[in-house]
Amino acid sequence: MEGKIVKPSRFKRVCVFCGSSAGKRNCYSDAAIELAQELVTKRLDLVYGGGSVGLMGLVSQAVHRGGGNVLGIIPRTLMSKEITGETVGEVKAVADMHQRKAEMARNSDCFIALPGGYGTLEELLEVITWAQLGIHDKPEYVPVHDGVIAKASWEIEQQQSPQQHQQQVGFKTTTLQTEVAL
Ligand SMILES: C/C(=C\CNc1ncnc2c1ncn2[C@@H]1O[C@H](COP(=O)(O)O)[C@@H](O)[C@H]1O)CO
Repeated sequence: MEGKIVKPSRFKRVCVFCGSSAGKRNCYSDAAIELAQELVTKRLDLVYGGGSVGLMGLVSQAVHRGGGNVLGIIPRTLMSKEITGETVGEVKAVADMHQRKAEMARNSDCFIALPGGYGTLEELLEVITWAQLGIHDKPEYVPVHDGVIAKASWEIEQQQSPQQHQQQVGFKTTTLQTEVAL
């Protein structure tokens, strides 16, 4: 937005996990676009799973359209499934899912999970458990959308997560712009 003072971010590269489909509710797509716009405004690079389908496609195309840098990391075997048509930005082909997640983590300063399916959940849980084990200390954010169960609820109910880690993970309850501490 012209004339608006943008607070510089402490991050440079943001890894976004999100669905390979658009999901059942329009608010998921809205959230993807909203996050993409925030990345562009704050001049943050997007690191994501490299697909052109679903929310992955929406967020990457919106960042690219806004002039932001996009790095997609995708296993060769998934390319025919998750890429339809043109890709945007740089696409890095890797050998398998493990390498994809490792590369996504290595190339990012923090993680954000948008709505998604089991794939998104798996990716998010992996980086959370890596943080718990001290493998990285990069923050994870889970913006809460209408109808999406917050990870916070699981942790609060189970009371199994170490206090220190609960503080490290950011739980966001309102809009991305006001709450995601990018
Ligand atoms: C590590 C392996 C299997 C564990 N499963 C996954 N790990 C990582 N990423 C995955 C897995 N399954 C799907 N994905 C990707 O998540 C993205 C979003 O999927 P969603 O289901 O639509 O949320 C998508 O790019 C999937 O490829 C194998 O050994």
